[in-house]
Amino acid sequence: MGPGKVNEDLVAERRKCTFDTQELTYIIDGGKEETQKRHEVENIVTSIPELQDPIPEEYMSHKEKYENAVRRACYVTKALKNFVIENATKPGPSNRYRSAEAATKDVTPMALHFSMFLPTLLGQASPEQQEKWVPRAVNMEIIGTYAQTELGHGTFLRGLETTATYDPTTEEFVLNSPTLTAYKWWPGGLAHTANHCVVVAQLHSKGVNHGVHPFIVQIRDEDTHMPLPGVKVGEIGPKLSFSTANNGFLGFDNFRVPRDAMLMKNAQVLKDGTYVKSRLSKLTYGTMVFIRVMIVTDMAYYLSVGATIAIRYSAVRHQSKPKENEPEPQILDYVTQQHKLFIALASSHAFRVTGQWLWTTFVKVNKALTSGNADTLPELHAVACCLKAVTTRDAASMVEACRMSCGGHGYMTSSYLPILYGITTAACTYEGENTVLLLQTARFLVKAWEQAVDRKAMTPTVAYLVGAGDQRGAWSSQPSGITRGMQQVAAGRVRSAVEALQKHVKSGMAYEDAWNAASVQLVAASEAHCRAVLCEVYWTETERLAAASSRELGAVLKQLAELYLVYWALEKGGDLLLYSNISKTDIAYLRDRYEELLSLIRPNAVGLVDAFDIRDEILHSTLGAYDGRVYERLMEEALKSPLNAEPVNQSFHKYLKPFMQGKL
Ligand SMILES: CCCCCCCCCCCCCCCCCCCCCC(=O)SCCNC(=O)CCNC(=O)[C@H](O)C(C)(C)COP(=O)(O)OP(=O)(O)OC[C@H]1O[C@@H](n2cnc3c(N)ncnc32)[C@H](O)[C@@H]1OP(=O)(O)O
Ligand SMILES: Cc1cc2nc3c(=O)[nH]c(=O)nc-3n(C[C@H](O)[C@H](O)[C@H](O)COP(=O)(O)OP(=O)(O)OC[C@H]3O[C@@H](n4cnc5c(N)ncnc54)[C@H](O)[C@@H]3O)c2cc1C
Repeated sequence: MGPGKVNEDLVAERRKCTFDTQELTYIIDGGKEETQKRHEVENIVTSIPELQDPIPEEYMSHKEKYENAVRRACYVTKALKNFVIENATKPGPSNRYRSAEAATKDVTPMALHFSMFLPTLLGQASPEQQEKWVPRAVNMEIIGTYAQTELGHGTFLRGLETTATYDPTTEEFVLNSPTLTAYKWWPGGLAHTANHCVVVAQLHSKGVNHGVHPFIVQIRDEDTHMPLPGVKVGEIGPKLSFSTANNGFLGFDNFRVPRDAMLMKNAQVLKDGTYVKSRLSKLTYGTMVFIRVMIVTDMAYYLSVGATIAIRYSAVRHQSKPKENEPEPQILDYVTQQHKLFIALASSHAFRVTGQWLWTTFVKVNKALTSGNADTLPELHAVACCLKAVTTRDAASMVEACRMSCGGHGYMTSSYLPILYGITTAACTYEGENTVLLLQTARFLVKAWEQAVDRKAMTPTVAYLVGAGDQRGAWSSQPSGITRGMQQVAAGRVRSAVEALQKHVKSGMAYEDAWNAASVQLVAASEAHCRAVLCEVYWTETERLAAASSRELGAVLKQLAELYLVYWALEKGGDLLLYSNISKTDIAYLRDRYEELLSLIRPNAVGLVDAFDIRDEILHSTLGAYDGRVYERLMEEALKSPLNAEPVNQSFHKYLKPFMQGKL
């Protein structure tokens, strides 16, 4: 669509904004220089002429969508080669990559190459193996994926059935899929894109099963791309979303790979088949911890997309006439609409800030691991698990709220919100199903509670548990008071879950059965712990950011963070009444304050989403474009429907007419 006049409601909204949106953009990107680099990437991506689609992706067949996505991915990756080479071996949260990734509407078939294949090589391969594989992967001479999940097992990794049996006579591993349920199932890009993959398999040597280990395996000929003999590979079919991610299946029929296919940074198999144990078995799960950490920032990004679309649309859309003599208000003026949307806005900031904090923690723990100290790994695993689970669940439900808040038009694919929902809800399952991950955190919390009761020294994220059961502190509705209250709720929930567990054990149940019986409470305890972490990290970091910002922006940042705290305090009002000293009067105060915060944020709502600085080409939305020409875009997209190419469809003559005339 050519340039047009900006919708006048949006012009007025932008005039109302009380702070400099660019100042906030720099904060979101992590500094002015990062914003500039992101713009460079976006300028490159959006000026690739080959990215014009022949017809809108939605009207393509499943096969055409894939072929189109490969075409786009190749041109984008080629254009960004310098950035890829510069940054591929320096993983970390960055908006630059998000922007490039967003050049495809749905998930690119190369996502797993960058997000898991390369990080696994960097984290699990020995220095010699890295020398062999990393340059080829970075230069994209080979394309890889991460093949762990099987048809029969995704969660229970110890239950995986693919075997890698060492044969010392040829110094090879024999990969085999002994059953149908042993087939790898789900890996992105596996079906027709990747020619290599990391395969996670049960390692057998000298007749002993040493558990699951990663292997780098070539599955297709590098020239013809034909599957190698002994490899059965294909696509798993259409899904709720991820329609262009090319998720695949993979089976092995006694397929041989050299000994050095096993990624040997941690455990090794020597030439004679001797198994050398890793100093810490859970290091094999390292890539998953890394991705869970990254997902928190991904969710911040997806929420910024959802909020941008829904808030701009709500500023443009007018509906109903509460006062007969006045014009129809913008739907953004309805407080219920603000209630649906401003929490998505605030959560995007909360997740970005917490994602950065988690990344810093991850880097520290990995540094310690390199020097042989694994003491902080359990805490990292626990906090990464619950943050992955809670941020993905919140992002999915808030993106869905954004979609619903756009009424009928939010249901249109051209709004982008249905695709965005498909992408965010997938994150509730991939990289560890959310309930399962919350139960992992619960394991840690149960132990932490026992230590807290003994008043032993506690690691930072659970330090609040010490003495938590003894006395309820005075309630304060100030942000730091709410944070303390959320910690009291978490401590109360952990205590109740531990008591339930102990009660079941005392009644004679096996520990595993008692765990299952108490698991609803254990999951609730994990969630409460996670909310306490989110509230504390977000508020503490906001105070720092606000102090370093202009007065105008500082005030807005604090309003958003306070809105987040008050929202969750009200959501968890029942728990606060149970576990803290909050009173009915305090709850009434919080309700008033919440409404006040909504009205304080209202004039800056459009400015706040403008500050996310998401270009129209990346937003892919008829409802959320910068100029707000919503109706023109909706009609223009509708007219692209192939059904509109002819006034009468052939089905009329074939079926409708004979049917209506009783001649069918
Ligand atoms: C165009 C190009 C442009 C260029 C730019 C392009 C850029 C591209 C950028 C990217 C774009 C993105 C777009 C979207 C892409 C979507 C990607 C989708 C990816 C999705 C991938 C996946 O989906 S991939 C599979 C993940 N699949 C799991 O996630 C399995 C979960 N399942 C488990 O993870 C375990 O199975 C489970 C449950 C822990 C039990 O494991 P288990 O049975 O062995 O362990 P137990 O429960 O017995 O626990 C024994 C003790 O180990 C402790 N422990 C357990 N794990 C630990 C750990 N990791 N670290 C430390 N400790 C750990 C535990 O806490 C216990 O500790 P304790 O004993 O002290 O209590
Ligand atoms: C879009 C998408 C992309 C993916 N990409 C990849 C990829 O690239 N590579 C890859 O290897 N995998 C990939 N996966 C697979 C993904 O990692 C698994 O689906 C995920 O780990 C969940 O495992 P599952 O499917 O076996 O679920 P299940 O474990 O079967 O879960 C089903 C239900 O059982 C419950 N449950 C299971 N175990 C327990 C327990 N111990 N306690 C309580 N409840 C339990 C769960 O909570 C859930 O409600 C992808 C999945 C999706 C959806």
